[in-house]
Amino acid sequence: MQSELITFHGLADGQEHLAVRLGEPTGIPLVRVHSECLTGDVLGSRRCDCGPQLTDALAMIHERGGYLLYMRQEGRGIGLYNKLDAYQLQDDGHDTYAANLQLGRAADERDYTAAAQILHCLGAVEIDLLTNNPDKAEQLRRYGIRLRKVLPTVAHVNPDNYRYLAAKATETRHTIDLEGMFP
Ligand SMILES: Nc1nc2c(ncn2[C@@H]2O[C@H](COP(=O)(O)OP(=O)(O)OP(=O)(O)O)[C@@H](O)[C@H]2O)c(=O)[nH]1
Ligand SMILES: [Zn+2]
Repeated sequence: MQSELITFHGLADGQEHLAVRLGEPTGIPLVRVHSECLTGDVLGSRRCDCGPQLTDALAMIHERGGYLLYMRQEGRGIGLYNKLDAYQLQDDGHDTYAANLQLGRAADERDYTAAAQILHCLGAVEIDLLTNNPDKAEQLRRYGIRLRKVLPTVAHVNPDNYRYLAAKATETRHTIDLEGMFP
């Protein structure tokens, strides 16, 4: 797979976010803004579907030409250790957002200023965005990125991530259709 890894200085949040160019982005690039998930992306955890989503996105972007932005926003911005504490609370019955609140954090602390800065830097100011998350799309628009299309990513549902995906659909309006899936 032909690719280029691109690094940045001076991003708003000072994090080491990475852009991966895949294929030849001629015309309007396909973009995925992927939030770091060590447990899903690296360890293959079935509590979420980040790993398969990442694999899907890499393949789609490579075919079409575009960028994967790998954002260091582990745990929706609360960090890895806090996410693991939140998992503990979820095992005791809290949903994925309520567990954050229980820890004294916001349900989702991600700000996409740095992602927008990266896209401006790459000259990708009009994009097709792969996401089910309306907040991600709205924030990027607010920060000056034109979204020609917002394309849903396939949700990889299993019995272990069903509650997590259901909470995303009902509480934060993610476009995930769980009709007829594990009740
Ligand atoms: N705090 C917390 N973070 C989680 C949990 N499960 C996954 N994450 C993090 O959530 C981020 C992925 O965000 P999601 O809300 O699943 O999906 P999204 O990026 O908003 O939406 P898509 O673009 O459609 O994938 C990653 O940083 C994961 O580490 C959880 O139960 N608690
Ligand atoms: Zn994950």
